[in-house]
Amino acid sequence: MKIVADENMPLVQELFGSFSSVVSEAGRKINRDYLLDADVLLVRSVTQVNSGLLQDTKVKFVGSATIGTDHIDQAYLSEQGIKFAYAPGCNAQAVAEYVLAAIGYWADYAHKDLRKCKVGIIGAGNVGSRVTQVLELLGIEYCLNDPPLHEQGDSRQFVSLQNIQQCDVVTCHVPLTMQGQHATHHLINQQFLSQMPPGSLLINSSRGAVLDNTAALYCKQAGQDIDFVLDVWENEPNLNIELLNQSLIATPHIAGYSQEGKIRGTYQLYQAVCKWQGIEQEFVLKDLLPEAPKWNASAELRSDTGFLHQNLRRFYDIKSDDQRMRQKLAQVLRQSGATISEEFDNLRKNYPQRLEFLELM
Ligand SMILES: NC(=O)c1ccc[n+]([C@@H]2O[C@H](COP(=O)([O-])OP(=O)(O)OC[C@H]3O[C@@H](n4cnc5c(N)ncnc54)[C@H](O)[C@@H]3O)[C@@H](O)[C@H]2O)c1
Ligand SMILES: O=C(O)[C@H](O)[C@H](O)COP(=O)(O)O
Repeated sequence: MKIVADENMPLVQELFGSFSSVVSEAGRKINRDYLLDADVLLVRSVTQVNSGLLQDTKVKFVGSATIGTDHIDQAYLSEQGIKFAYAPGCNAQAVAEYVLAAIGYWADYAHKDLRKCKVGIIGAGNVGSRVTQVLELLGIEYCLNDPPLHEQGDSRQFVSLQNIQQCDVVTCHVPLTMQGQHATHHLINQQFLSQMPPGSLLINSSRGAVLDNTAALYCKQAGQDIDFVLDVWENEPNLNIELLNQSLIATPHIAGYSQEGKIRGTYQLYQAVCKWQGIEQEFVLKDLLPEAPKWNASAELRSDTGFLHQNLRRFYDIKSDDQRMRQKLAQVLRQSGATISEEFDNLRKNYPQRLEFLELM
């Protein structure tokens, strides 16, 4: 069997090497020529998987080691009888910890008492639910918006988008969808932003186009008092530098980039390929995950969320991710050579090791 895999997936050789030959390549460079004699394609989110990529290749299995699947033409795969697997929930914990770090930084910067703040969560799936666990741990109030889950009979209490607009912090955890009653493309638009209260915070770590980036920039340029924490950008990797300059925190799509999250992503595909091929699994997930010290956040912080950012920096300093991105992209703008897009990808490829630090149930 021949597997072609994105080079940013850890442990591919270790997990798949005993029953397959593995060729790794940069996700954006994987093209049809690489796949002509490949049986399996393993991608992350930067490879668009569609008929243009797969037509007349041997590929019979596509796996994406990610939560988001908007880069995959699943209708085409199913039409062609190509098996598809992805990695739901693999990096949900990392994103929840990113959101916590963002809120902690903002509270410190804008002098907010988090015990008096309410967080509005849009999308209550794997990531949104993990965010609720983190907020409960710290005793921070929140509300949820998720019309699809509400319609499916989820028993949690949901509120309208208008209610979410009124929160001190809004954080988005929806997939990017272009069609249907609950399409999320530009779900956060000019109208939504204009209703947010002064001094509020909007976090987008879902997909860039869930937030209308032009509207966000307009609202900052018009002097509206909203802070933005942006991990994902419209037209990634070619993001709008003016919007970056107007953001409180800007990061290069790394909210889910914990070591554990990436390893779980590869492992979930290993399980799926083994099942598809009837191969007995040789590896157990817990033997592959790093041992990381956990933070007893509940005891340390529940009583005083004012020090959240200062305490949390020991485990994850979101501002260092922001500074690295600003410095690298500023260098690109000063000198010719690499482009913004290339540097955005380099920041992601060379992202420093980050370990998960919260113990959640
Ligand atoms: N920045 C990152 O590194 C990173 C990491 C992981 C996931 N993500 C993104 O986050 C998204 C969410 O991840 P997840 O694991 O929670 O997915 P999930 O599928 O478990 O949950 C998504 C939830 O959004 C809800 N939803 C869909 N349309 C909605 C709408 N219009 N309004 C409100 N809710 C809506 C769904 O009903 C679902 O419950 C992913 O699709 C991915 O694009 C980004
Ligand atoms: O959907 C996901 O799981 C995340 O957005 C993931 O972190 C994307 O990472 P990438 O595929 O771009 O390496």
